[in-house]
Amino acid sequence: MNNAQKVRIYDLSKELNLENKDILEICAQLSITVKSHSSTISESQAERIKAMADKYVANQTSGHGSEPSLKGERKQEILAIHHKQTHRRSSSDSPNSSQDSSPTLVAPPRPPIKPQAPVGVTLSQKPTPVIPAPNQGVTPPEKSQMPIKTEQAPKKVKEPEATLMGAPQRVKPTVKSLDKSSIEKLEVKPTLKSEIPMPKKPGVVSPPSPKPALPQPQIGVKKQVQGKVKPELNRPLSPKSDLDDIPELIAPSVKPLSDLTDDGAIDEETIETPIGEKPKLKRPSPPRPSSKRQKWEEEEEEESKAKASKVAPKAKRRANHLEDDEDDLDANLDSNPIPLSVSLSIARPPKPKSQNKSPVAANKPKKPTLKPDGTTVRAKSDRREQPEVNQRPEYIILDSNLTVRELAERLNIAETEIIKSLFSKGIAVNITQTLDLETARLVTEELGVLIEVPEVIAAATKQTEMLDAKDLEHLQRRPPVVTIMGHVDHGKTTLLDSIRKTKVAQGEAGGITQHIGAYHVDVEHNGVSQQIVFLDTPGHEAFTAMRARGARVTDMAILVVAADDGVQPQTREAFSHAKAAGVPVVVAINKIDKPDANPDRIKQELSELGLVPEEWGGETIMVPVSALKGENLDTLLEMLLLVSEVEELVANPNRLGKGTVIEANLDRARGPVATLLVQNGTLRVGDAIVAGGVFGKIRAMIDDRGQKVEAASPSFAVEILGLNNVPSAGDEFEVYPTEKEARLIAEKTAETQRNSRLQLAMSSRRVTLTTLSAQAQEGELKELNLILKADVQGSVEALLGALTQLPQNEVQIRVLLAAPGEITETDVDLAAASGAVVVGFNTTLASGARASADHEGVDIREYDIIYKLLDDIQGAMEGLLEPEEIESSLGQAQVRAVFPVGRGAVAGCYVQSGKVVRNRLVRIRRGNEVVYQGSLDSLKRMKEDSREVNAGYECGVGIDKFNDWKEGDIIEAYEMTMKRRTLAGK
Ligand SMILES: Nc1nc2c(ncn2[C@@H]2O[C@H](COP(=O)(O)OP(=O)(O)OP(=O)(O)O)[C@@H](O)[C@H]2O)c(=O)[nH]1
Repeated sequence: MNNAQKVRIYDLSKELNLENKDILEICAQLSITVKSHSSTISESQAERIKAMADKYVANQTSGHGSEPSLKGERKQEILAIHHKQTHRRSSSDSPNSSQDSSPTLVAPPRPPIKPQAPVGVTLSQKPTPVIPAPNQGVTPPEKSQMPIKTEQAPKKVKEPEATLMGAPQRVKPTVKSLDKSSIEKLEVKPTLKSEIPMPKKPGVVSPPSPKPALPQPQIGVKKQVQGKVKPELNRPLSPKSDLDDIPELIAPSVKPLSDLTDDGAIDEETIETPIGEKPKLKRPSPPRPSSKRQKWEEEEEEESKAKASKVAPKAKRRANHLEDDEDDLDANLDSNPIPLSVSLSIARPPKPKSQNKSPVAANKPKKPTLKPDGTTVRAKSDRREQPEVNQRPEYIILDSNLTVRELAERLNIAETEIIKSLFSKGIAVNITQTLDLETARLVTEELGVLIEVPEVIAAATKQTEMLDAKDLEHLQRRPPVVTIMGHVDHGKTTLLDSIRKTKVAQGEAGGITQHIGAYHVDVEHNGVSQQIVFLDTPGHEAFTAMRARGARVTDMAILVVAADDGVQPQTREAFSHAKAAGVPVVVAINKIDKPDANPDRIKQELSELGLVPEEWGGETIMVPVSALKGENLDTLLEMLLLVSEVEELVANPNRLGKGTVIEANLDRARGPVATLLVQNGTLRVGDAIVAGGVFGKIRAMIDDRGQKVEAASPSFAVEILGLNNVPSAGDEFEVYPTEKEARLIAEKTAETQRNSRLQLAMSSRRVTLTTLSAQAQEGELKELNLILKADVQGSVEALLGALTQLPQNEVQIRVLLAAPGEITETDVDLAAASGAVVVGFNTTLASGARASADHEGVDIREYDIIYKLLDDIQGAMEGLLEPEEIESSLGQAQVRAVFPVGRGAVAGCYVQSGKVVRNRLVRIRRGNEVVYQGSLDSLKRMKEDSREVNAGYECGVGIDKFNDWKEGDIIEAYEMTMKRRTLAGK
């Protein structure tokens, strides 16, 4: 990362304890051009902003610092719903309902939403700055904050003066996340710990301390770290002069526990900042969920606490777990558009089994086995791996494609570990092979190492990334986009169908058969009709990659678990996808109508995953349903709306549309068809649109109910016609003011994609050439390079799944590109550059592709039956195998007489069967012994040279190197033929 000169708006906002939008506003005032909170600015600009922040905050505090009405009204609503739901649940589910109900009634909105919802702003993430009076003791922030928030609504900044008037109260400063390297540079003397009063609970506002030991230890860790100003940390700062002199010290920023305690120096609990000096820039806020390292640190802290004390509530751990930033980063990777998205990795979609391995489990040393003599012995691999586990880094930075060797160096493991790991996933690589980010991520995650992707915004912010600074003024609530995930056969499809049937008005049912990959339902909630948009993602294993994408554009996930089956591999996998995308999960315990349904067992199993039901003190909403019978679906939908309200899902409908392609295909009659999920703005017929490298003018739009529509607002999905080619699912789209602009942007993107494909192809070819020796070691591994084009993404993924099933121990399939759409000249270029075969399934050739293929000598094969395609691929793979030599018998002759000729002899023979042929091989047997084997050099029939003599005839046979003929010898004539080997025969 290049953080030396650049400051990210996002980080600056944290440092100043302001919201991104505040910083963006300041930027606007200072004429600093930034696009979003992810934009970076120079340090000097940052300094200007900091200087301005004071003024800005003061303005906000005095004038317009009120919360948008959205939050205020929402809270009341949620309180009511929560009350209702909790009451319902407590009376039905909980055996201790009477006991449970009273606290529930006064409780603020459910806490589970907080940890599960790093995307939006949850209620608990914005605690009111009101601090309990000393005699109230320690109050969990959620409980005290929620009900008061509406009245207070001090959005921009807390009113420190008011608070100070009452009592010398303290506010815990925001715990800031730190750059790891910076943390290492920071040295904090332990003395600080004893000097500063400390509250006992993190995240809890402490009662005022009668006398602060330090006047104002506001520690601008970030700046100090960079400047290595260790002495300042120890030096008691005089409240005014020091702080005024050192602007960096203004923003309270405290090193997190997990890191600082490494030095044995200080922990977050030890630093408290009494309100007093320079309060304006301070706005006490809980840790921001999207702060990457902070979340890691919190998780570490939480885990270490949990380890130390088993009594720590699981729910707490879960909270941090859900905020797990590893996962943000994980999905981050997803959100990073890799032009050649299928190269190497998507060729073999991640198998659930690999996903299931928890990083912890992967790192966990296996139990030593007890030998009969009582000594313990570790498995071989343990012995080998154990030291490596210890040396593995906590996280690595993945910023671009890298070779196996480079990845091994970063992970501090042997290259063979990576090769083995990928091999187990069906991806054969060698040491110098370049891995794309996705593949590198697979390996890294399996090892339990966190990934940081610099310059890429966390996936959780993907939706907010869709918002620009200028949208902030016009935000309106949008419906939640929900994905249904879960194990095969647990009832995802049935649940979707059931919801759809019951919730789509009868009049519109005609469109029910319309499949566009997403649909919306209308739900009556609090007397108002609201919408929920469901993404219809396939459930089969082959579609894992698509599911992962599904999670990226969703606001929340329903995790379906069959009550009679329990948590299964894909349940875990689905959960990790949701976690990775930072979306909250609502569990639907399905099939409760079945006699062997055991919801409690399911809850138990889910708890082990970290999903603890609310009624057990956890934070996960679990709704028992029967998708088949339509039972309890209303509750499920209501819960989704409840969570969505807390998520605060907003967009600006008054701008040009922007969003993500969720499905695309080539319709023979209608041309390229794409289903787009609008995530911001409004999409209209006639818009000039760019999606990935394709563009077009929207000719028509059809919604999920089969109706032609003129416009689609945020969160809605529509099928559009008018693109010039088929985009890829997962591509982002955007509308441009003119068609010309759209064309230019698309062409530029297409060019970039084409270049990176070629680059990758070339690099992979180089790799093949330069790694001959490595291949020899691997047993002469051969490769069949393929470029796969199909009608729809679903077919592509199904094909990729099927290809992985082909035996690849001798010939490895490498899919350089797999995408829906026509076979284009670009594909041919790529094939030519990489020696690949282009395989088209249910698709056509774009104009010029055939001519180009003929010119380049590229083999294009077109199929419309999957089995035929697979047969041919298998055949091609077999063609690459060394042929086998097979002996086939030609015939047999018997020596009846021996005639001396010169210094040698010829045999007078009778052909008993088949034929004998000149210049073919013969074997001469005498009894059981083979006395000669070689070529038959001369063959005569009736003294005439003959090429072959058939059965029933006599002939003379001469062999240059063999004269020792005996009557009765048998001549076996045969030939060796080369036979193509089949992989199946291996
Ligand atoms: N008894 C009962 N059966 C159900 C229920 N929900 C689904 N099923 C049955 O479970 C089977 C699988 O349901 P699907 O909806 O196809 O499951 P799925 O998770 O979509 O499966 P994949 O698409 O293969 O991943 C079907 O036979 C359904 O009829 C339910 O609530 N009760």
